[in-house]
Amino acid sequence: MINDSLLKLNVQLLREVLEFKIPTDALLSKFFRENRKLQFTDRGIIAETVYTILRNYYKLSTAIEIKNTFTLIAYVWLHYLKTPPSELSKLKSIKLAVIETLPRVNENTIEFPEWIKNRLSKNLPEAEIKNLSKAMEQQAPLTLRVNTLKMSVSEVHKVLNAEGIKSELTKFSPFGITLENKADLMRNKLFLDGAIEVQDEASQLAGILLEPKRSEMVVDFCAGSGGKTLLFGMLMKNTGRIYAFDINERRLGNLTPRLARSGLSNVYPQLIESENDSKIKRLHGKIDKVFVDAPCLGLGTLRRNPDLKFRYNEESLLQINEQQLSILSAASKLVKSGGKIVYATCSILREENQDIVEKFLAAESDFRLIDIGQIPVLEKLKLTDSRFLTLSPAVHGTDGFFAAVIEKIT
Ligand SMILES: C[S@@+](CC[C@H](N)C(=O)[O-])C[C@H]1O[C@@H](n2cnc3c(N)ncnc32)[C@H](O)[C@@H]1O
Repeated sequence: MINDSLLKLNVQLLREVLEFKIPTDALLSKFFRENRKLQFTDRGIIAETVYTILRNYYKLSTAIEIKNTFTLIAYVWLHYLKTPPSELSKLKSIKLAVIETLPRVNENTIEFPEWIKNRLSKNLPEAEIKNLSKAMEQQAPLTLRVNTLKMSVSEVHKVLNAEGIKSELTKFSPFGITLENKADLMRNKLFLDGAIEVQDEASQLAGILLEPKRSEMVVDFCAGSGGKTLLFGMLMKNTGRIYAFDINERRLGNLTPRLARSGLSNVYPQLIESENDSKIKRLHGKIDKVFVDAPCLGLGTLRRNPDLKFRYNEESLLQINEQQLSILSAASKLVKSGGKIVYATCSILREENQDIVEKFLAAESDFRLIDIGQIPVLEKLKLTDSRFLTLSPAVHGTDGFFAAVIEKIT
């Protein structure tokens, strides 16, 4: 419920968020742990306020000084969360009359910092940048991937419906289901039985690009918590072998319970020190398919993590570009002749995507880019350039995502 103490708590959190030292989702979890007594609805108001401010930061700056956090929050409560003025007038820490006389925001403001806007404008017309910015201001839907080794998509859809969880099948992915509203599924039987996993449709589509087959040897080079590893395991019908590499022990550790739920027994997680870890050498030239879900600035996920655009700069881009190329080169040593690599990121910057693939190909004459226009599932996407999978919230309603398929010729 809106009152002065909720406003003060919200201000306290917002000030920390706006330092951009710690990811907002981590700060929010910590804040709620420290304020256990906060009611569910109050938590909702606090989270929505913070995310609304991050998503509309530049717009809000056209009407208010962001550092005036009390005024800013009251303004957001009035105009975005649609709190009735009669409720706001009860607050002692703000003057409603002042909030009401503040100008309205300029709705056409682009919600990217200058350096991102400049980078994007090298390859995109202004109208497309505006559409992208608008699309990134929306909340991302919650999308599930059905584990078809356990249940069919239509069976899961029916169960969700019967439970009153409204959902629809994804437009492009053959095993995706999008929920109409957010729902906590962590204790749902479908989830506990491994019949569903949370995974954005863009990730599902990028995973499909690898086309892993029964009995193949596959490496998921940057497996993280294994979102795509699990998808590959399912596509391979729990046959063959998938090595899931990552340098982050905690993330790779999260794969263990997911594997147990999925019922897969063809996955071998392997913690590595770096992309050049000597443990990997024994697999050189032996792998059919390698997926490189490279670390990136994550700007394709701004709907979920709007703070990312404030936490990075040109320098971060240059650093990540070095890592991306180094990881792709190391991963390429694993594939055998005729084998495939998929290089993917959840970024919308050409510098992390096409440019990395092109630099790699310029240095490695044994590899070539494969056209992806013929992959049946992807035909519906109507890609403008069939050499690259480029997904956008503005066009496809998915996270922003990039992927390219590279083949080892000899
Ligand atoms: C985009 S995330 C992967 C997400 C995961 N594939 C999924 O689908 O859920 C990138 C991952 O790369 C890992 N990473 C960073 N540097 C790496 C390296 N040199 N070698 C292997 N993995 C690395 C990070 O720890 C992170 O988990």
